[in-house]
Amino acid sequence: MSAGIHTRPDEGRVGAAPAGASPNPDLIGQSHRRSQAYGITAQAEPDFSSPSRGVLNDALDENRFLFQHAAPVMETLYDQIVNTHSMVLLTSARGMVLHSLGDTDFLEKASRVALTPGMDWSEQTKGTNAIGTALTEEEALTVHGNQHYLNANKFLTCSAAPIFDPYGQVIGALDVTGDHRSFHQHTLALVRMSAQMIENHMFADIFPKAIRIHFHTRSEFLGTLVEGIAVFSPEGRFISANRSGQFQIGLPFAALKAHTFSSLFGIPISALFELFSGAMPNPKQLVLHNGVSVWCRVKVKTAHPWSATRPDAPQGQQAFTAETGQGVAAHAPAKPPVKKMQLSSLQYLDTGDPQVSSVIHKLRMVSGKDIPVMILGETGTGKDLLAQAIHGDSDRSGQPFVSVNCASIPETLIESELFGYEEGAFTGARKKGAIGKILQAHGGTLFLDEIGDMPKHLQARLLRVLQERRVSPLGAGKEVDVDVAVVCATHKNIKDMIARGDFREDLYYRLNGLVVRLPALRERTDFELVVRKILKALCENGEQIGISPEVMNIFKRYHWPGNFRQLHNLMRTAVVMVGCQGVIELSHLPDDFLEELEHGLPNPIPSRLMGSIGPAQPLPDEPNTAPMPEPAAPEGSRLEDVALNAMAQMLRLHKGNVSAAAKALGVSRNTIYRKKDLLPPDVL
Ligand SMILES: Nc1ncnc2c1ncn2[C@@H]1O[C@H](COP(=O)(O)OP(=O)(O)OP(=O)(O)O)[C@@H](O)[C@H]1O
Repeated sequence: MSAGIHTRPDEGRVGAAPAGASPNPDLIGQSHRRSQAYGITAQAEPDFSSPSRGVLNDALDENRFLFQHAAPVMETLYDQIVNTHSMVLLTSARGMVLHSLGDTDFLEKASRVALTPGMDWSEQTKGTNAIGTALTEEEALTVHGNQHYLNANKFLTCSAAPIFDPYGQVIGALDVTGDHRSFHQHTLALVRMSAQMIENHMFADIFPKAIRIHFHTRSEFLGTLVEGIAVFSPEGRFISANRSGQFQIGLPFAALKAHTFSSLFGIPISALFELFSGAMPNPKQLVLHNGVSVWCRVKVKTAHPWSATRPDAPQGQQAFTAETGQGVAAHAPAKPPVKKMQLSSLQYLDTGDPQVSSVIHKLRMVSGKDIPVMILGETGTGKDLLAQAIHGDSDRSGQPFVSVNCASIPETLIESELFGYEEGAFTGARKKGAIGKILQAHGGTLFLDEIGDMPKHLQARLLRVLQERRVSPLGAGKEVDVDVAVVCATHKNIKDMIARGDFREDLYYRLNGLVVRLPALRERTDFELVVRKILKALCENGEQIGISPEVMNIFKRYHWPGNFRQLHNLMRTAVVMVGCQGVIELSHLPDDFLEELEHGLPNPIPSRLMGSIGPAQPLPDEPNTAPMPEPAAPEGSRLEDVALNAMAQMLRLHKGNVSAAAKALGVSRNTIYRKKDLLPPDVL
């Protein structure tokens, strides 16, 4: 520490630093040399003059974010060291004390002021001391006894750790200072952990639209102080990582800035949505770029666009989250009723594709006739949304719509989930029993999603319920009448399953009153209108966002394996990237999508589009049903050329600066370097 605290007469001899006092003895030597160079003399009288209130207030204002997050941690830290005649101090990055807690009794009256807010403990003014030296070296350390530069401070023992903000900058220091006789070798570890805790709290509070991944090589360390945290933008660009995160990834902050989620965690960021879907997803294992396997949890702030993409996302809660430890998901009240979306009416879904129109026509014909509906279609084609629309347009719409995803419930739980159970029905059963999903849907609609994943032994039980319209909860010994409309969906070929003996034929015929198939997105003739509708829905806060003809053309030719879900997610990201006003261009699309484009798509891209990024196509007030003018398309053009052309343009615009061009395009620099040989020589 500094500011010069007088050595007490009986403290003339202070021992050398005890073992473990400082991690690196060289640091002290270097700091002494710096102190000398600052012109400080060891015998200098301490300076107790405090700055004006205005200066302190300005510093507090400037460090409000740090203070807010540090104050509660300081309380906890102080609880641990209480009765050790020590104090806990928080300083700014310049070493000014912002806040202090603790017992100053161990100090003489005059010295106490040195530990009050406003005092300066920077190395430049006070020579070697834990706060000033930790801030200079950006390393946690203890300065003990006569390791202090000023004689006046040699009766102290101080342990300090720098605090880094989520952008990797040192914004302050946390320090425990006490009488040198109270030295405890664990103090430094405590201070270091507390600083880390402050940093983690700051992480949790910042980056409103970011995706936060929490990871550790051992799953039991998730949710603890030592977990790694890394933050990425919705399109996968690295934003920040805490110190444990940097350590586990094996790269310092500065190097991480050039990375993306996929370059570090090996999968595209869009794949996270699938990986962590469900109400309370378990930690999943991913392999880092350095081959280290880590357990991960993911959090997205409520404001994140993905949180609203899932129809089952409870309003105001995180749809794509697994709070570390016992977080929101674990404490969430029983799932609130499904939010009825604007999209969930049959009329809204009828956007002109003849296959879809025919499906909707048939569904209207059977509405209210107690005919079970089976929806077939690839993943993400809107089966769930259609089921909601069937319910929403039926005379049961005022009653519950209960969705059960047979693929996401563990086989052992599916029986109790569906049929419910009585108190004490099995080990682990809740005290008062639980009402099953079938009974929850009483009066309304039961949507059995992924029915192909229903375990065989439960198929018979489900069949009985559907035939007899009665349920018997586990352990109840009695049956309860139930009235539900049944809609089910699958992307599997149930007939094949029946042939293999994996699905009961009698259940199939009970469920397939009306079978409808939703076309894949790539097959739809109303693709462009659908894109514009989604865009309009995404701009519900009044953003004026259009889509460039080039992007629309690429979209039309892409094969969309994830169908609507993929399109929706991609457009949400693009809308976020564009901001409040503008046009979605190639550069607004996520890295992994662009990289996929680089590998070429089956359909040719008109060469006219390769020459320039086309003029903005503003979003019309009402969906524009007129097809976009199709430019003449010479055969043989490849999508890769579009990407190359965009790279060349950006490089020209940025005068050959690869980093700037990569940033503008939303791709990594390596993506451009990999194409170096294919780019015109004048651009690089
Ligand atoms: N016609 C549509 N217009 C706009 N968005 C749609 C449409 N259909 C589906 N979506 C959106 O696409 C996403 C996936 O839809 P949904 O969950 O209904 O698909 P699914 O076929 O049930 O998928 P899975 O088989 O994987 O369960 C949702 O975000 C939904 O809002």
